Order: sequence, then structure tokens, then C-alpha cells
Amino acid sequence: MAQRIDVKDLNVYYSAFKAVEGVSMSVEPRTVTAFIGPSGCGKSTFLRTLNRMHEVIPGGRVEGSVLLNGRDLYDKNVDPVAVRRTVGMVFQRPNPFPTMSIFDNVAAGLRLNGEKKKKVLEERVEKSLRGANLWNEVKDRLAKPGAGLSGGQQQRLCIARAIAVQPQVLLMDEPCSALDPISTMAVEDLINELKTDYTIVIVTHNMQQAARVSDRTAFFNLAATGKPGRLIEINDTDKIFSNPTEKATEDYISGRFG
Ligand SMILES: Nc1ncnc2c1ncn2[C@@H]1O[C@H](COP(=O)(O)OP(=O)(O)OP(=O)(O)O)[C@@H](O)[C@H]1O
Repeated sequence: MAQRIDVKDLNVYYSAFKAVEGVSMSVEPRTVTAFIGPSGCGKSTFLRTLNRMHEVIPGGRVEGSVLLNGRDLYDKNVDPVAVRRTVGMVFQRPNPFPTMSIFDNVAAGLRLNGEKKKKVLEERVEKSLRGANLWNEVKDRLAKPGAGLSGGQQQRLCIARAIAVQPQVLLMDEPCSALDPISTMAVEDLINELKTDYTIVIVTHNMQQAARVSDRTAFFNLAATGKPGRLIEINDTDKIFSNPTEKATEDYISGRFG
């Protein structure tokens, strides 16, 4: 189910502004890759190109290619909606559908895909909530609003919603930045479990988190304000945090700038 990603010579624009330049990298299936780097270097922008979410922003445009198991997501015959089904996303702030119950939040994507059978929906909702480590906490109140859960539970609900449609890749944009340390730990444990089934890419400002959850780390940087962000180095997380190849990476991880 998990897929590999190969990015080649990617440039990303907001209208005339080139926000990210010349990124080439590969992500292996069933691994967690963390994106780190100073604010504004294009981590979130680049992440959104991996499921064609960037182009929903007016002026958003991409050059280069993103291959998912060898198939270019930007091929003119590829449907962006189908891409977003294959490559799911979890955002910084938990964003459950506010008027929907816990059950309906998780079932929403399945229903959108045309699934109507009650039994199938029930099975998939339970499996997804179990997968997100939330089942035991919510199984007796599935009909209650998703918005009534704690922040950490809401984020796990959003992860359940994302995995319910069985994506092949899961993108996470600072998924713990609005969470307390206990909820953060729960989500980090979950990421660790999910990587047996999914390819995961996570943007994080928290370097300890990158060190804890990821197998590979990509460091992005800006040459100067107003210049595009670039990928400086990608390597095994242990290597990035113990003996990076580039001086800029070492300066960043040792807190000398950024
Ligand atoms: N909707 C937008 N329109 C125009 N420019 C944008 C838009 N979103 C982001 N940018 C610009 O693109 C560049 C990269 O921003 P991005 O949010 O991807 O960086 P980031 O590394 O994720 O930052 P942070 O760590 O602060 O979230 C920045 O110069 C930013 O101002």
C-alpha cells in the first residue's frame, strides 16, 4: 500500500515569486521523513506539492516532477482529486468538521467516495479510530460532535479521518504544534505505528521531534530573505543530527541560527 516518492528538479511558485527551487529527493515506502529548516524556507509549500494542494492557492504553480511509484502526479492525465485521495494530509491545527459527529467525521471521506453500506462504514470507522489510537477513548460516544474532543484527541480524529480512505502516503504539516506534551507523545507513538503501512512526511519545527520520529531528515534553507528555499541536505536522521555533511545544517541544528 505504501508508495515511494521521487521528486525531480522541483520549482514552486506563488505567481511570479519562486518560493522553492531545484528540489530533488526520494522518499522510501514505509519510512518517516522529517522536513526541518528556518521559518519561510518553503517546507509547507513543498509539502503541499506532494499531493497537488499547492495549486489550489491562486497563482500556485509547479515546475518539475513528483513521481509516486514512478507515476508523475503532474501528468496532464492525472486527476488532482484522485491524487489527494492517495496522498492524505493532516494539518497543523486539528480541523474536524465542526458540526459532524465523531463517527461522521471519520466516515466523511468514505461517503464522498460513494460508500453507503452501514456495515462497511462501521467497520472502516472502527478500524481507522483503532489505527489512530483513539477507539477506546471515543467508542461510547461516536454520535457526539468531533469538536467536543480535546485538542490531542481531535488531532488523532483527523488522522483517523485521513487514514479511513486508505491513502498510500500521509503528509503531516506540524501536526503537534497545537498540542500539549502528552498529546504530542500520543501522536508521535501513532506516527511510529503508522509507518508500517504508510509512507509519512512530516514538517516539524521541533528538532527533538524530528530526531524521535523520523528515519530520514531533510534540511531546507534560504540563501537570503526573498530568495527561494532550497533543499540543503537529506540523510539518515542519525547522521543529520550527529554528523551533517553541510555546515549550514550543523549551524541550524546546533542553534547557531534559524
Ligand atoms: N499563499 C501564499 N502566497 C504567497 N506567498 C506565500 C504563500 N504562502 C507562503 N508564501 C511564501 O512562500 C515562502 C515559503 O513559505 P512556507 O510557509 O512554505 O515556509 P515554511 O518553511 O513552511 O515556514 P514556517 O516554518 O514558518 O511554517 C515564504 O516566503 C512565504 O511568505
